[in-house]
Amino acid sequence: MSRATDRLKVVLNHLDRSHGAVRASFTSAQNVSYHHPQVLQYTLDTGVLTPEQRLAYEENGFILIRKLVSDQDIDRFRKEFERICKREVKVPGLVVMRDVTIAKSEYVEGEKAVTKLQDYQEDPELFRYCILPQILKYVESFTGPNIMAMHTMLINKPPDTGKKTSRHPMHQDLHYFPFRPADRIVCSWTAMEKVHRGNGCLVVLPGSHHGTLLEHDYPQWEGGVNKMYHGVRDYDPNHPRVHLEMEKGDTVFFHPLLIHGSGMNQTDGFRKAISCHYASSDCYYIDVKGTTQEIISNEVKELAAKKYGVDDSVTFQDTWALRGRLVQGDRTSM
Ligand SMILES: CC(C)CC(=O)SCCNC(=O)CCNC(=O)[C@H](O)C(C)(C)COP(=O)(O)OP(=O)(O)OC[C@H]1O[C@@H](n2cnc3c(N)ncnc32)[C@H](O)[C@@H]1OP(=O)(O)O
Ligand SMILES: Nc1ncnc2c1ncn2[C@@H]1O[C@H](COP(=O)(O)OP(=O)(O)OP(=O)(O)O)[C@@H](O)[C@H]1O
Ligand SMILES: O=C(O)CCC(=O)C(=O)O
Ligand SMILES: [Fe+2]
Ligand SMILES: [Mg+2]
Repeated sequence: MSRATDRLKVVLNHLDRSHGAVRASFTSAQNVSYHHPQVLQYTLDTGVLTPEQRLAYEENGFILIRKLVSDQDIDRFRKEFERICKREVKVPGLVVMRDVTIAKSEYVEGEKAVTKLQDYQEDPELFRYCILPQILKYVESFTGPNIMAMHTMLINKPPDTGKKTSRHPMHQDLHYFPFRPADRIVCSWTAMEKVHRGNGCLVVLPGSHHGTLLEHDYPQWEGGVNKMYHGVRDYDPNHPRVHLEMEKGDTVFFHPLLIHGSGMNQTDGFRKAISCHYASSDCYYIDVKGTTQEIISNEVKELAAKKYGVDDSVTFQDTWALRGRLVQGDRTSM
């Protein structure tokens, strides 16, 4: 156990001592953190996370909450997904992505062709996920009270075609985001059915959020790789990995610097999850020119130009400001 962890435990014991004395112990915790500014950097005191949960997120960069979303809600998301795949509804701005090997072979109809929906913010039925009170309650512990839903996805990981393209390479989500600070951004990812090693659950490197944003590019995979699935160029292959096996409705909240990916889907079912990346609306946009994010920014601008028929006056930042939706509090900056 590191010294930093020992200090955190001291602080959290103060916080936990008694409900009646929360205020007083918070003052004493602040006195401690005055000498150690790094204490409780990643979470906020909103009274939702227990001291143990705060400690776990600070240390690991993720926290798993079991059964946070009801079966009824998930069944509704699934129905809406099926309607979209059957083209019964048209959603403005929605990106329907096909697995690279399926897209490059014969045409397959319906949901069997779809690997991911991205930017569902204009679909009220799916967007219900992003405003579920029990999700926002947790999100506020990371972002604070002003909350934007920045990025929305429904992932339908297909059975692998044998080319291993159903994998998602290890990456940090912050690579895609031109806004900061990273600690006020969080991803909420909910399993829509049982996810396990066999169907390609999330794989995380606990504690990797303590590091910096790393260089990403396309992995050198023989069977090909999906568009924009960049991976961390070099990460420590000896870093401990955790496979997040989850039941329907279980939800993981994770930090945008946490290195994560997902394995092959070796079953014949489509592994479904729904997610939203939230940021504090007090965050600010950054210029990524000359940084490791410049390559992805150019790739996104190129796609946006094709999709919306706009010229390159639309910036990488604009593509995010257009998609972001306020879900709680005030839109102060983003
Ligand atoms: C934190 C978070 C942001 C992390 C992430 O989500 S990482 C992944 C981010 N993913 C994305 O942003 C989705 C990007 N995908 C897209 O924009 C679209 O699906 C496109 C790749 C542009 C394809 O859309 P669209 O043009 O409508 O599809 P088409 O069927 O007409 O195909 C056009 C050409 O693209 C190819 N294609 C389609 N899907 C993929 C794919 N998954 N990977 C690689 N290539 C693909 C397709 O074969 C076709 O190529 P050609 O026949 O022109 O050579
Ligand atoms: N050669 C590789 N280079 C980069 N990332 C990889 C490579 N192989 C696997 N990964 C990534 O590691 C994570 C785990 O994938 P993997 O397919 O090894 O799953 P797994 O659950 O560990 O299964 P298995 O038990 O078969 O190893 C995924 O994010 C995957 O994309
Ligand atoms: O559901 C998955 O496989 C992970 C997706 C993911 O990490 C992402 O799109 O950023
Ligand atoms: Fe991710
Ligand atoms: Mg493996």
